[in-house]
Amino acid sequence: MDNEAGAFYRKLPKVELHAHLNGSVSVQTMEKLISRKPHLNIKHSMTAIGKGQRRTLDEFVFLVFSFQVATDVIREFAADGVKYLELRSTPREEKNTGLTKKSYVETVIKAIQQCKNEGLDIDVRFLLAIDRRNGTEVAMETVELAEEFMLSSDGLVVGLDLSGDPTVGHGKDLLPVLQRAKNCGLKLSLHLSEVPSQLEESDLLLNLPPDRIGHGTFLHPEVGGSQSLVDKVLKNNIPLELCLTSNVKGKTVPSYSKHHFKYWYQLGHPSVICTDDKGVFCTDLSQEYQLAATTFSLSREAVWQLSQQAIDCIFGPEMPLVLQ
Ligand SMILES: CC(C)=CCNc1ncnc2c1ncn2[C@@H]1O[C@H](COP(=O)(O)O)[C@@H](O)[C@H]1O
Ligand SMILES: [Zn+2]
Repeated sequence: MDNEAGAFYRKLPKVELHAHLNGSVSVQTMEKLISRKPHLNIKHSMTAIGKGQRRTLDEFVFLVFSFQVATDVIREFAADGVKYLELRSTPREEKNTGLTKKSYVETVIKAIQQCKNEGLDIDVRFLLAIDRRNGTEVAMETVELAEEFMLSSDGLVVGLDLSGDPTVGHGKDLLPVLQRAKNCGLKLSLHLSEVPSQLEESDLLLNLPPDRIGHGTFLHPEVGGSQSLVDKVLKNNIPLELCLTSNVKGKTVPSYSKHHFKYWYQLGHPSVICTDDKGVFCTDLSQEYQLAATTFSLSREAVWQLSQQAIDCIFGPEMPLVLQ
């Protein structure tokens, strides 16, 4: 990667809208925790570290050190030239330590505030994540928690994410929960058609409609989706969060050049480049922009426009956020 180009992408002011907190933890942060907390034997509780291999922080360690982890992740995004960041994370609890879902959310909020107080040049918001593996009841609890924090977090909690193993559960069971969230003013970003053969689920969820779509890999007809799904996305002008490396390494798209970014970008549809899990996939947002540019022959002017247009897709309040 040549240095002049690398510097351009790093300096490019960027907006990150799709970042799972746990999956964004870098190897550096893990190593820091390992060296500072040798008694925890963190190494043994991790799955294989390596390029593209699954590598997330052990749940317990993640929970206990969530403040440190969240501040590190935010600092790394800021150092990469991200000016506005929406982090998402699944509220979790640990009965033995007395950590509750509420205190977990409070911890992430404190980390965001701490970074603000340090004067970091990054505006951070938070989406609470519904893990589809956990069923409807837990999803409803998450919505209630999000509602509560939307009103009490000074605008930091702005919405909900639906994620988790896409092959587990059916979106139709979550419709009433998501509808309720929408009615109370929470913004919705839903992982949609991340894997093939989810036409019915995607169709149902698109009727809400969500405010943004994560991945949407299999929405269009060329890959087994349908024109009517595409039309719904276009009619409602729902932005897509597109994560190139995540999809290539996760093997849902065969190569960078076959990524559906091309399809949506050519339609002139709002397409936002994101990282998904920068730690797991060993990437950062600068690199993702550079990959998009080199793969799809985007001029620097086009890259600049791409990052500017992402501002229109943020869930935070409208603000004079001009990237410069
Ligand atoms: C193979 C792979 C990682 C694919 C990336 N695509 C994903 N699809 C659906 N949910 C995801 C994905 N990446 C992360 N997540 C969700 O984010 C969680 C980690 O962040 P957190 O614990 O919510 O703070 C995971 O447990 C999972 O629920
Ligand atoms: Zn994701």
